[in-house]
Parts: sequence; structure tokens; C-alpha cells
Amino acid sequence: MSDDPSTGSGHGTEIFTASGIGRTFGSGRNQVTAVEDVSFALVEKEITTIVGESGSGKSTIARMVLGLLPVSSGTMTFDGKDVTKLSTAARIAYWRDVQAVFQDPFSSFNQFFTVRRLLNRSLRMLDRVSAKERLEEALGHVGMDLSVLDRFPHQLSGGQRQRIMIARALMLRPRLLIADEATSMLDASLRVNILNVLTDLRDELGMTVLFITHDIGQACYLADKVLVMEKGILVEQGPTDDVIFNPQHEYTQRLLADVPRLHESA
Ligand SMILES: Nc1ncnc2c1ncn2[C@@H]1O[C@H](COP(=O)(O)OP(=O)(O)OP(=O)(O)O)[C@@H](O)[C@H]1O
Repeated sequence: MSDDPSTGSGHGTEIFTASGIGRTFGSGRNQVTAVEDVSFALVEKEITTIVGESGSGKSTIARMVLGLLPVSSGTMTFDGKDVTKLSTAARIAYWRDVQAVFQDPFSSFNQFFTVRRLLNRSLRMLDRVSAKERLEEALGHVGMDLSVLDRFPHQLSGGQRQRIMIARALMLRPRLLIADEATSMLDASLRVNILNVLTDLRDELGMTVLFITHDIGQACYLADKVLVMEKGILVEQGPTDDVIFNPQHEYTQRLLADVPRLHESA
């Protein structure tokens, strides 16, 4: 089942495909297979979520899709073109179409820089005329305005930081947005807020989203399609309703059974 990248609604254009992708780390006795023989397709204007417990290989897939990590096996295409092994120049071009928001987004940034300075690198990829317009528009999509530019990271809540990072990705108007545990720092109501931002981006801009989470509750709230990862293997994939109401794999059934418990502890 997991070998068939066409699994799903069957409508719409496949913007991205992965065929039999795998990734190992280390060698010999220390070799770890993080992802093994995973195949899926992302359909334009759909939200696909990858769900699985910690260590199941979700982030490794996100990093391979983004071209940050070479695959050990398999092939990937974007817009029908092979993106399995990109040169540095081709990867930079690819990042105009494919942007990502990762968990703990501000940890790598200098705390003494304003938001404006943090966003400067992305702004430089745009010409000066469109930069301000794009910035304002991107901040608008996440419910913020230009006044946030003069703030420092410590003056912002986790939720505001996360929204700024989404805006940063949106400035380039990517066709595919990868959000890896993008709601991890948020409390329950802000989390729903960000999930709604992502659905708005799909509905209003026709954006394709790959959302990565360990929480099957969030996955089902948001997704058109769900991919379930267990220990590096894609054990189940399909339209969200099929996965929720008719889960085929024991692991998916277990994740679903845990949902009330997760929400009680949230
Ligand atoms: N650079 C690396 N070197 C060695 N092992 C790695 C590396 N990156 C990931 N792994 C291993 O690959 C497996 C999958 O990790 P990955 O981060 O993709 O899982 P995940 O599902 O995203 O987990 P989490 O939800 O905790 O982020 C884990 O066993 C992890 O230890």
C-alpha cells in the first residue's frame, strides 16, 4: 500500500513525488535506518500531514524533501523534474518554490537583532519594490503588521515568533510550505490559530502544505491526506477520513486511541 504514490483522492496535480526514498546514518554496527523505502505524492493545494512518534523519521523526510539532506536511496520530483540531487545553484532556485518552518525557530538567531534584521536575508531575495509589499502581505496572512519589525525576539511570545517564521517563508510565495512541528511552542488556542492560518493559505493562495507532527489529533484536524510513519516505515497513507474512520494499521489505531489522552494532558 505504501508503495503506491498515487494513493489518495486521485484528483489534482502531483506537485511533489517521492519514490522509495530512504536515509541511513552512520555505518557498520552504528548504522541507523532513519527512513526506509518511503513513497508518497503531494497534491497541489492540499495539506498532507506526516504523523508518527518521536524518532519515526518525520524530520528526516522533511529535510530530504527540502534538499537539506541527501537521500541514501530513491528519487524525488518537483513539478515533474528530478530534485533528488541538486547542485547548490539549483537548490537555491528550488527554495523559491519550497520553503520550510521548523520547530524552535528562533534558537539559531541572535537575540539582539530586531525582527527586521532577522527577515533581511529573505528580503534580499526579493527586489526592493516588492519586498515591503510582500512583507506586509505575508505578515497580514498570519495576523500581524509591520510594527512587529522593530521588536526583539525576547519581546515576542512563542506564538508570535512562530507566526513571524511562517511569514518569513511566505514572503517568497512558495508553492510548497513544509511546517515541521510548527505549532510545538504554542498553547492550545494559538495552536488552533496556526492550523487555521495553514488552511487559509491552502484555501486562499492555493498553497500546498506538508505538515509534520507527532499529534494525530492535529494531523486529522488539518489534513486532506495523512501519512503515518512508524520506525522509518510508512505504514499507512490515505485521505484523512479513511485514516480516522477506517485505520488499517495497528500502529495508526494505537495513535488514534491515544488522542483523548493527549488532549487531556494538553
Ligand atoms: N544526523 C543524524 N545522525 C544519526 N542519526 C540520526 C540523525 N538524524 C536523525 N537520526 C536518527 O534517525 C531516526 C529518525 O529521526 P527523525 O528526527 O527523522 O525522527 P522524528 O520522527 O522527526 O522525531 P522527532 O519527532 O523527535 O523530531 C532517529 O532514530 C534518529 O536518532
